Amino acid sequence: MITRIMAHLAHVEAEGIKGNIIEAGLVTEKDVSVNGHKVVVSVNVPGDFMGDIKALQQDIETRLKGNIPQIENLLVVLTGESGVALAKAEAEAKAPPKLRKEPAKNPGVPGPDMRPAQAAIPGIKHIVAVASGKGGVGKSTTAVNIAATLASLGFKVGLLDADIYGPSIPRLLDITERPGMEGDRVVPIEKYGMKIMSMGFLMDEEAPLIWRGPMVVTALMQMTRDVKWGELDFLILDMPPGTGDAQLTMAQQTPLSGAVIVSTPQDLALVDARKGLKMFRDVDVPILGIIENMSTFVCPHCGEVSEIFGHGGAEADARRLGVMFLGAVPLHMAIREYSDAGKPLVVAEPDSVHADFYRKVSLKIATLLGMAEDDEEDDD
Ligand SMILES: Nc1ncnc2c1ncn2[C@@H]1O[C@H](COP(=O)(O)OP(=O)(O)OP(=O)(O)O)[C@@H](O)[C@H]1O
Repeated sequence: MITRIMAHLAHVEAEGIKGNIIEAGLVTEKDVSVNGHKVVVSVNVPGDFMGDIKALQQDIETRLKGNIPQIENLLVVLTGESGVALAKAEAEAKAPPKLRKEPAKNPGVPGPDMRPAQAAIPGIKHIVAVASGKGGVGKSTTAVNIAATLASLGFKVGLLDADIYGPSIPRLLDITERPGMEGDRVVPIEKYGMKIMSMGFLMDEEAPLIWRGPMVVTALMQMTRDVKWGELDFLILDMPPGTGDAQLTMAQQTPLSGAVIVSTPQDLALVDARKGLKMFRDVDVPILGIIENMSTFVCPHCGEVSEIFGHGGAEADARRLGVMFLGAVPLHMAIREYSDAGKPLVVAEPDSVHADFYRKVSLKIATLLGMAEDDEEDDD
């Protein structure tokens, strides 16, 4: 199938690009992911691309759908070296997203769906793990902002802080109360339109680390089922950083729809983040993609963009590792300040440029899981 796709893509040309998009390196075999009848094509649009990006996306879709009838679900994702072209296209497509109440029959999740049906948690459509190869990359901040964005879009969202080594959700959302019980079930705390549960609600921060090993993981996984979540479209799981036994047990024991890896640009070049990918792959959890956090620094005074950690690392590495690049979130004072104040940025400043980064990432996740329609997709 990939060979056929590549052959058809070799007929697609774009304004200002020499030769076709394959010759110009906009798409390589690594950028094409096929899972049964689902195809995801990731197009690396150069930052200086001045042509009509929408037309290019349309051409690719028309060419592939028109010539390969086996493709039932096609997602053409535009990535860009500097993100300029992508931002331009997406700024034009500001139309409200089309959300789904029920998941699509053929969502574009790359990789196999190995979830054992009987293990699924009743009432929860998708559990998405937000993970990182190592600590301190902004995983919890990203998880919180994605969860809050999905809630603001109208989805029913739960957020489970499974970071047993350093549960930070209580601080990030300024929650000090303890959850109540109904019968033998824990009732999650509701805030910012989400249902929230954290080990931090139950665990003293000073609790000795010995408590935070496999026993706690088993207790946590048990608890996931015993929390009174009700109906949820998404349960976002803030995983403990790293790839040790605790993380592996969680990845194995939770019926995950997919995993999202958060990485800083320089971190992805290191083995840590790759280990994260490998861990999920080993237990057959589909990797939805990589989010590059703290990608660039935008000076709050002059607006100058500085690439402190070398921007673009995650995007290039995602391509090399054969996973989707879900988007980049810049390093910005406001993101940290709101986190410290216990309010996610996307709640405090929903119309800001920075909230828009989270919106794009969240919509991509929802689209991959068949819970939203890609603006450009019209295939069912
Ligand atoms: N894009 C960003 N811009 C500015 N500050 C950020 C950004 N992302 C995260 N931070 C800040 O970086 C610090 C670490 O973030 P966070 O606690 O989310 O990381 P983590 O990966 O979950 O860490 P841990 O390993 O402790 O679980 C926090 O102070 C947070 O506010």
